[in-house]
Amino acid sequence: MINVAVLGASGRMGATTCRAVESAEDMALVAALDAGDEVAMAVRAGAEVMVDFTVPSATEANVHAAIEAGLHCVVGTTGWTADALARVDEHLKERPELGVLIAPNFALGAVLAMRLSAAAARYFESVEIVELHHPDKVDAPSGTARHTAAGIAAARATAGVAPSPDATTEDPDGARGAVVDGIHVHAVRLRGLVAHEEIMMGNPGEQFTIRTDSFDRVSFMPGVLLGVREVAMHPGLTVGLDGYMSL
Ligand SMILES: NC(=O)C1=CN([C@@H]2O[C@H](COP(=O)(O)OP(=O)(O)OC[C@H]3O[C@@H](n4cnc5c(N)ncnc54)[C@H](O)[C@@H]3O)[C@@H](O)[C@H]2O)C=CC1
Ligand SMILES: O=C(O)C1=N[C@H](C(=O)O)C[C@H](O)C1
Repeated sequence: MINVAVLGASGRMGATTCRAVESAEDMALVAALDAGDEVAMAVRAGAEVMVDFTVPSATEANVHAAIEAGLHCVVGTTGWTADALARVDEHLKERPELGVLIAPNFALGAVLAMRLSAAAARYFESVEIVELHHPDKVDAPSGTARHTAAGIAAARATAGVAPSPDATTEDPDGARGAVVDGIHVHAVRLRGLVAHEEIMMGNPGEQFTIRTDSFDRVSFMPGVLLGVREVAMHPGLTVGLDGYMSL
């Protein structure tokens, strides 16, 4: 049995994760914690793995507290910067036996979309990303879109591909969206949506679109449970669930 603590347990993802852990035959939910609770409570409850679905402003401190307390971490919360990841990497040198998985998206389709778009991006002149979410989401662009853009940009740089052509010189209202690692990212917030992403690529006379849709938060659960099962076997920091998959 793997003893699991969930941080952010009263939230949309945390509550869904608690139900998934309780339904898993090889896991026990020993602590369901939220704002105001301390990571020490998870340790006292006998947790081995902490799952964090909280808020971008809290997640880094939660992970450092978990490392300090000797817990493996599976983190779905977004908002991670390169500097914040580097600090976790550094902290883990003090506890080399611990694993930390930080994944912007646990849905299989989203993981595949990120990998496939990075593989395809060098073959297309233009690439843009549209991410679409429920209007209660606090961050924009989404963590998934940021990670997708970073993967595409790295692949294009390695292949020596020129930036996407864009003759826009007049855009006083920001209609061309955010620019993440040189890739334009457009964020839609609409009641009724859950989590969706479209990666659009274009060449003269053709278009290639990769789309992933999470219609329900249960779509993230197989990935979260995979993370919980595997994290102790992957010491150090892993960014992205694909690090635990054979792709
Ligand atoms: N990696 C993935 O597959 C997915 C990631 N997410 C991300 O997960 C995060 C949470 O999303 P939702 O559940 O929709 O948000 P939510 O707002 O429904 O839940 C967040 C919960 O965290 C709690 N919280 C805030 N500060 C805390 C602290 N310091 N300690 C403990 N709990 C604290 C809040 O009280 C709330 O219950 C977001 O960053 C979102 O982008 C969401 C869906 C999938
Ligand atoms: O807040 C959400 O809902 C989601 N957040 C993650 C993100 O920012 O990419 C993952 C998924 O898109 C749902």
